[in-house]
Amino acid sequence: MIELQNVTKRYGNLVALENVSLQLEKGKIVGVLGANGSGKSTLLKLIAGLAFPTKGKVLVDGQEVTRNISQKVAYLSELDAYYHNFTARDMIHFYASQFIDFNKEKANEILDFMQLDPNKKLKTLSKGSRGRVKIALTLAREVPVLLMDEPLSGLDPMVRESIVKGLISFINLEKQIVIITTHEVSEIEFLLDEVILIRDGKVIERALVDQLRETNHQSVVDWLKKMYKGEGK
Ligand SMILES: Nc1ncnc2c1ncn2[C@@H]1O[C@H](COP(=O)(O)OP(=O)(O)OP(=O)(O)O)[C@@H](O)[C@H]1O
Repeated sequence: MIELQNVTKRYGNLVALENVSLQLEKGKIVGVLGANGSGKSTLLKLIAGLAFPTKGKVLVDGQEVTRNISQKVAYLSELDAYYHNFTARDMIHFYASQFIDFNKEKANEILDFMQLDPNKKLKTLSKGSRGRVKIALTLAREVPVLLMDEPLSGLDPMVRESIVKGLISFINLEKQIVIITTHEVSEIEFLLDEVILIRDGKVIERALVDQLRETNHQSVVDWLKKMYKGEGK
């Protein structure tokens, strides 16, 4: 359902992604891992139609990605870029006005689960609470593709744990694929079906998490450490 065909993305002279080919099917939670600047956010932006390949093609459900892909793709930005005088309730109304797939009841349910007061202005919330509002707004979109760029950044470990546990109940894996970039691998790994490792703009490895556990008896964190040490497969 998501396909990258020989995709290269340059920003001026800088090559952010180089000749990446990938196919990802729905029904999975996929973790995109890699060091700072390796190209993870760029990959998500290309799928979200927020950036376009310099070379190659990105397809969602067989259609080449354009800006209109936002009808099929929900994207949680790593930036904290909401209108700070809005409350979470205002944001829910705004999202509902922008996206026909937005489920207001679900958004309220998630805010409730996250113990957030929908009537507080975003500027009065802590960074962690604003992060949770972002997660709620993204998960409340009933679209086939959910992209979450560093959803746990800025959240303290206790909050992260409860959110990660709750995430799964708000995702419909019969209809959706979720792609998450994160540096918080150990906290999120039990959620993940598959991991993709990016280094210097290239996909250098891909693995099914169950297979790592069952066949290789290793966690994603162990696997990552090996990859970083250059021990390969
Ligand atoms: N709009 C842009 N203009 C110029 N360079 C950019 C732009 N966006 C990203 N880059 C560069 O492209 C490279 C890949 O960036 P990207 O944000 O995709 O990495 P990342 O793996 O998500 O990093 P991080 O883990 O720090 O968020 C980096 O060198 C970054 O500086």
